Amino acid sequence: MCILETKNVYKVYLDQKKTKGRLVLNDVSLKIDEGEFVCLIGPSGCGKTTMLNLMAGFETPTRGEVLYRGNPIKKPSWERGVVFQEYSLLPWMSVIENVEYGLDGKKLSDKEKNQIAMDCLTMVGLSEFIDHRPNLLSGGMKQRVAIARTLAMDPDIMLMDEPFSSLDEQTRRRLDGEVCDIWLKKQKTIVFVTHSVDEALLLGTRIIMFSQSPGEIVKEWSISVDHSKRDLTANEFVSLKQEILSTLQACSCADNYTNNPKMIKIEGE
Ligand SMILES: Nc1ncnc2c1ncn2[C@@H]1O[C@H](COP(=O)(O)OP(=O)(O)OP(=O)(O)O)[C@@H](O)[C@H]1O
Repeated sequence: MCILETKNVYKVYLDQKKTKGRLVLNDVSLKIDEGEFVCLIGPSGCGKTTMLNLMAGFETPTRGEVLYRGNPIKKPSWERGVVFQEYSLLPWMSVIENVEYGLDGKKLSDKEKNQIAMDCLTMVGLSEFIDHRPNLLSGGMKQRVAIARTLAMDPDIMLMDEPFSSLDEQTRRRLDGEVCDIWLKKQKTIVFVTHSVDEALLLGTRIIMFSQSPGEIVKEWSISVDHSKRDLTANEFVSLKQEILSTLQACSCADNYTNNPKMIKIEGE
């Protein structure tokens, strides 16, 4: 069943005078079904974060529609939990307070909030660090807290924007595995932005590639291999990676958008 859909979405960011705008997403239509693990990849600046922000409700499309369970997304909602690239923890709060804080909008007793926060922190392996302040945690641990905070909200869909890109390779792989476990155990839908083709191959049930800006969907791949059986050195993964990398290279070689952005005149301005 479709949980999230973008229908012919265009996104233009206006310049300061608001007379012209930069086209960032160009007619993007996609459907995400419940339970999918969708990875978005593409050249830098192609609009992946913008896409995620539209799905979260932080941005609205200039033209087209973004639908959650068939209804237009008008604002952020706990049903669509976001994990950002930076840890975004409140430094004056302890680990458990950071997770409980996310539950403030829900009608729950303090005891219930505490129990949910504890369960989620246990799930990400931080039950022994609940009283620590964020500054005492490693980058990987901070990102685990951020994941626990999003999980605590029990969202339908988790939107993750390069959540592990600032971590070392080993920690990143471990956290990839943990997200995969969460996806399996909690049966969430996940949309995950990454620059790493390996990460997309390890995690995605579908990989969607965007073109050089203005972003359009270039190609997508479905991966049905069980996560526990994914071996990036196996022939099928080596050739898939090669195919994805050459597609990425081809669409990154287009005219340099930064020097030559597609400007749109805004009607009526
Ligand atoms: N709020 C904004 N106002 C104006 N321009 C913006 C805004 N947000 C993003 N942009 C521009 O839109 C383009 C796409 O940005 P976006 O962050 O969505 O791309 P991305 O694919 O996620 O990039 P990266 O892979 O480098 O993180 C960029 O040129 C960026 O400068």
